[in-house]
Amino acid sequence: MQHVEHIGIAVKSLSESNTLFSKLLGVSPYKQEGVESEGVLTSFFQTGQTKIELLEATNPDSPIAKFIEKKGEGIHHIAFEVEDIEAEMARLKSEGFILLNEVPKKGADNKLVCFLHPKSTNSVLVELCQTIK
Ligand SMILES: CC[C@H](C(=O)O)C(=O)SCCNC(=O)CCNC(=O)[C@H](O)C(C)(C)COP(=O)(O)OP(=O)(O)OC[C@H]1O[C@@H](n2cnc3c(N)ncnc32)[C@H](O)[C@@H]1OP(=O)(O)O
Ligand SMILES: [Co+2]
Repeated sequence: MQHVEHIGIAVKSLSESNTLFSKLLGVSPYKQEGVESEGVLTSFFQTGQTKIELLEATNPDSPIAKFIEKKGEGIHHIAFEVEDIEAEMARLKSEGFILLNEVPKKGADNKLVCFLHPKSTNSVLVELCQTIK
């Protein structure tokens, strides 16, 4: 694992939270991007090496919709940059972590991603990200 690539925050209204986090961080989001496969609309703020990713659900089946329904708005996941996502997935699986997808999938911000089940990570949803070169 390299650095924390981003912290994902589940929000009800991306536009309202964009305004709030722009004030909080003193920067505007550098991109807004939908990921249809995840049922999310995201916006990204650069904060040094790590980003803040705000996520709004675009349909009721979205993991973000379910999360907000159950837990309300707040920190949703921590994403780590990895050099070789397939090697890291194999290593983590051999260590007993539960992969939520067996094949890397296309994420936002030009990444291949994989998620680990929170029940194998002290109830923290972890995302692995590899930059698509
Ligand atoms: C990929 C695009 C973008 C990017 O960065 O590129 C994103 O980050 S998209 C982010 C949204 N997508 C995902 O989160 C995909 C992975 N998530 C899932 O597969 C599910 O959300 C899952 C399996 C984590 C939870 O599914 P579900 O809510 O249907 O199941 P449960 O409600 O039964 O939850 C099981 C258990 O996990 C706890 N839980 C759920 N979400 C979280 C969370 N974000 N952090 C910590 N714990 C979480 C939930 O409370 C249940 O625990 P229990 O003790 O059994 O109550
Ligand atoms: Co993410």
